[in-house]
Amino acid sequence: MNLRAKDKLVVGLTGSILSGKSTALSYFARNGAGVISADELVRQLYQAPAVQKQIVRWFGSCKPAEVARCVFADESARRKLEKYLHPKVWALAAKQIKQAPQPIIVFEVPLLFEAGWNRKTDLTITLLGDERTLPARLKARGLTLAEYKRRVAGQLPESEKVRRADIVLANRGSKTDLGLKIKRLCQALNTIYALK
Ligand SMILES: CC(C)(COP(=O)(O)OP(=O)(O)OC[C@H]1O[C@@H](n2cnc3c(N)ncnc32)[C@H](O)[C@@H]1O)[C@@H](O)C(=O)NCCC(=O)NCCS
Ligand SMILES: Nc1ncnc2c1ncn2[C@@H]1O[C@H](COP(=O)(O)OP(=O)(O)OP(=O)(O)O)[C@@H](O)[C@H]1O
Repeated sequence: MNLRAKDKLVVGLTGSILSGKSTALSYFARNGAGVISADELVRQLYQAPAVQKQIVRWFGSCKPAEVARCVFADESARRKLEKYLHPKVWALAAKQIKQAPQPIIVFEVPLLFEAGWNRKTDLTITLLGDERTLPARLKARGLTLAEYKRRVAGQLPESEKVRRADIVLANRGSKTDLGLKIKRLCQALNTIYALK
């Protein structure tokens, strides 16, 4: 990690499923950061006819729920989809990072370490969700515990995401608590990195 003054700081934000990454991302935006979501870029790619054609050829459908059923039950299918989509996601993200006018850019990626994109960022953050409220969050998202476990099995264990991160943010209080932590973190990053 390079702690010299910079014009732009690229932060990789990760965490387990439903840990609160999108919520955290919106708080970074509120504090003036440029924000990019890999899940959102994946959703945009699913709108492209060429991508739809390839995904339908492989999985018979390009509806996310149906693709999810195929890829989280079959590791080689998941890896094939990732190998196809990840370079496209990175190409879109790299363009947005380059064009972003903000001094801090936060890139939210569920598979930040798995994809090796931590090496393309200046600083990594792992967000820790609250296991006590996980059942309610799963219900709200329409995911069963079995589906959740299959997705998590496709990711690094949370302990490893914690070990590899520069910063670990616990999201175990209220949303207001998380918002305050992120406000202070943005202030600290601006000072530490002497961002313009
Ligand atoms: C599997 C798909 C169809 C599921 O779509 P769906 O709308 O249900 O979920 P969404 O995209 O919003 O992702 C929700 C969460 O699922 C988990 N997840 C998504 N893809 C993966 C994956 N390849 N491996 C493990 N977990 C994953 C993440 O925690 C993510 O935050 C979609 O996520 C997909 O195409 N994934 C492959 C691309 C990928 O690796 N995306 C992750 C970001 S680069
Ligand atoms: N501190 C909190 N207190 C209460 N609810 C929260 C908190 N943080 C997040 N949530 C809620 O938990 C749910 C999941 O949060 P969010 O969508 O931000 O997670 P995520 O990690 O981006 O999810 P995914 O893995 O599906 O991409 C949302 O309904 C959100 O409003």
